[in-house]
Amino acid sequence: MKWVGLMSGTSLDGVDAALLESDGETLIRFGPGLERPYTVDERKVLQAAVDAALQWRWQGEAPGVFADAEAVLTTTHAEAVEAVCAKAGLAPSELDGVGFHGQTVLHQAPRDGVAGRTLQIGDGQALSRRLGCRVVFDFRSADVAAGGQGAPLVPVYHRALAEWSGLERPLGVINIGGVANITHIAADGTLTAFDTGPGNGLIDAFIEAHTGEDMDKDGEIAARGRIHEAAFAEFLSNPYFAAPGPKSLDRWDFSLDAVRNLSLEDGAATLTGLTAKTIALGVAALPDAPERLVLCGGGRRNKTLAELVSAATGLKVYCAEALGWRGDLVEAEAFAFLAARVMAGLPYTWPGTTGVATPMGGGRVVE
Ligand SMILES: Nc1ncnc2c1ncn2[C@@H]1O[C@H](COP(=O)(O)OP(=O)(O)OP(=O)(O)O)[C@@H](O)[C@H]1O
Ligand SMILES: CC(=O)N[C@H]1[C@@H]2OC[C@@H](O2)[C@@H](O)[C@@H]1O[C@H](C)C(=O)O
Repeated sequence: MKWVGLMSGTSLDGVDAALLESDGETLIRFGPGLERPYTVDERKVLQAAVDAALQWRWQGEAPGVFADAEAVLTTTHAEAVEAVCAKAGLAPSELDGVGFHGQTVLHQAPRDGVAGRTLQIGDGQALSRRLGCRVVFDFRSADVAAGGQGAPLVPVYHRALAEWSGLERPLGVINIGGVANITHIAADGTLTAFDTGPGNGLIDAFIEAHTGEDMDKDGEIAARGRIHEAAFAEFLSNPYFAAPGPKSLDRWDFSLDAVRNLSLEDGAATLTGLTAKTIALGVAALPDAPERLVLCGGGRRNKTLAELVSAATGLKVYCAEALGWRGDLVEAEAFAFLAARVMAGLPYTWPGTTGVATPMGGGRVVE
């Protein structure tokens, strides 16, 4: 029951990899975990694939750059697995397998009766050949084909983690990645989940455009700025935020237009406030108020954001590490857990998490 989970997120910072011992229901042991950062050149190829996908939108031939990006994904993800296995004193062939999320290049949520579509590039066959072990991949397609949102998928793992930590229910877990998503675990374990809105994605893009840096480290720039009410209201007028869940987003669903003319500090403050406000709107839409919120994903390190989330929700906010979780590795661990669930024939999406009619599994397996 040894799995390595792999996640490459919308920030394109690198491959997160983690070893997890689990049968897909209980967490038995956490193994080593790490991030294998992308080089500048690797990141350029992946960004080119995302940019090409946004132009393509499933019209006509798939962009040729997808093949180049998949080759980068195979090499980088194999290196990440080999590095984790080396730390664990294992060969990849000794694993039960690898859970390979791949790289999301396009996500179109179902809307007004039009089925959704999602695309995570990543060649599971090539990765399996390179590693000499089983690979489970393409986790989202079955749910979307069944009319679901295809995201978020980590909620079932958040519940397993909360059980492992013995946390009181109801509990809220917020992942702050490029996009932010919330998981609600009710007293009886029922899961409710959806994407709340932008996470770090808009903040990172704004900072990068103004300073060349790739983030607002510790939220220091936003702390020096002021929320610009007009821009804030313009963002919040997007009907997505008032819509009930289940709902999901593409990282590129929002633009920076409303903050383009603001100062570095005020733009950062406005975008950070937007992430906090839309998380609070998500919490307010939950079936019952959670006792506390756990923050995971890289955005939990943004002190200004964490403070704003606590102020906007009026809830106690815990950083994942305060509960013994590995905040940067939760998503990678989740794909190890999901791979174990696929092999055990267990569901990983529900009506309350993606809107599918009945609980369902999915995934493709290469032996
Ligand atoms: N010290 C920090 N201060 C502020 N922000 C931080 C800090 N460390 C990380 N971050 C933010 O976290 C991001 C990386 O987090 P993460 O890896 O969860 O994003 P992601 O991979 O895009 O996630 P997802 O796949 O869920 O979109 C960075 O791009 C940055 O915005
Ligand atoms: C289509 C896609 O890749 N969505 C991501 C994105 O990043 C965060 C949020 O939006 C989440 O819904 C999802 O990833 C996490 C791993 C999930 O499926 O739970």
